[in-house]
Amino acid sequence: MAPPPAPIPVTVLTGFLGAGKTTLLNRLLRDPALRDAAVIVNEFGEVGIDHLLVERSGEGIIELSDGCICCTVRGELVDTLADLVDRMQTGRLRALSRVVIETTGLADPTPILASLMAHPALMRSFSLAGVVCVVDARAGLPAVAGRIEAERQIACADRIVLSKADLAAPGADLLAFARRLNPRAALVEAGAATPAALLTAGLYDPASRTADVRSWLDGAAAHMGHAHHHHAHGDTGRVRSFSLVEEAPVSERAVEDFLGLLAGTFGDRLLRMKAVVRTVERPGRPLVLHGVRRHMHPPSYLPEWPADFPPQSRFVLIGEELDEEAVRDLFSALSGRPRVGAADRAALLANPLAIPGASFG
Ligand SMILES: Nc1nc2c(ncn2[C@@H]2O[C@H](COP(=O)(O)OP(=O)(O)OP(=O)(O)O)[C@@H](O)[C@H]2O)c(=O)[nH]1
Repeated sequence: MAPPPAPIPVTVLTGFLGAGKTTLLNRLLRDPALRDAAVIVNEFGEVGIDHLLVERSGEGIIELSDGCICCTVRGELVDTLADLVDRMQTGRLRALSRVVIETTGLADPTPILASLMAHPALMRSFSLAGVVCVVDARAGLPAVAGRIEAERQIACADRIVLSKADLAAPGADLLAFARRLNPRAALVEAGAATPAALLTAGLYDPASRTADVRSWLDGAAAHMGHAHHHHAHGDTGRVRSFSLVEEAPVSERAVEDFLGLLAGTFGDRLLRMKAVVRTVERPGRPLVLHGVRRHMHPPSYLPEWPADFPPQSRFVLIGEELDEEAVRDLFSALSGRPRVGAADRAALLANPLAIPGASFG
């Protein structure tokens, strides 16, 4: 009999909302070292757009249903991994070299780690091979300090990747914060974040963690099977998410105005904005928008609408104390169809507080 196959390394990719997880993942997936990797993504928000943003077609991407990966989706994650083993054993799936799990920006990763480690059958086929945490250098300390999920993401990492250092040098306060939470993880700038630098952490060893991380892992293991967890996430507390869908094409100008007003009205209370837009100018290509707090990233068009994705605009917004009705009013005014009783486009744009949005150049 052939010896059992070596366990497949599983890497958990985490980091707060908009830090640059998917961007890093896309870059890693272009490396031949990850050709036979499977990717499991999970997103927060009612309308799934993440699978459109991960640049890999077909069976390599597995999208878990909506919800927070650390709670509602945890059973689904275990089932998904078990299913991968089953498909490999029956020859329906090529042998995988690695599995990468991208968590949502709002997930505490410790329950995920605990549930994998507590699953002996699964751990015969897979080995936990490290946690990579992306930290946004431009958003800096205010984006992560005092947020329990963000702090846990940093604390349990083997590698901390500093993203957006090309836009803003990481502040000394952010670096000191990361060091205090996690004295041992290597800090890597996004530009140097190759598979060799990130994926060679070796086995995830709880014993080598800080006392805090060990106690969270133990706490998470003790809570497994219970419906309720003591940490805050999702639509609990002040962070909530909602989405807007629009069938009719929207002009680039309206998009620009909308983003400017969003940033001007909500500022840093808008933690994350992600959208694909069907524009009047190029209806055949999805326009992708990203916002993180008050910053908008440059918009870009994808080559075409994927066959499995309806050609319509979808915005996902995640924020603190965001007024959903106010956002909908802004959007409908700018898309040229003001809702009854809402201000129209001219009135909104006369707002002296409005900040110019992302420009199409
Ligand atoms: N200039 C620059 N932009 C970056 C970098 N990393 C990510 N971005 C941009 O930041 C925005 C958000 O990046 P994503 O990779 O979608 O972030 P994410 O962590 O996957 O976001 P969520 O899954 O929604 O939490 C996008 O517009 C990226 O192009 C970087 O190192 N430099």
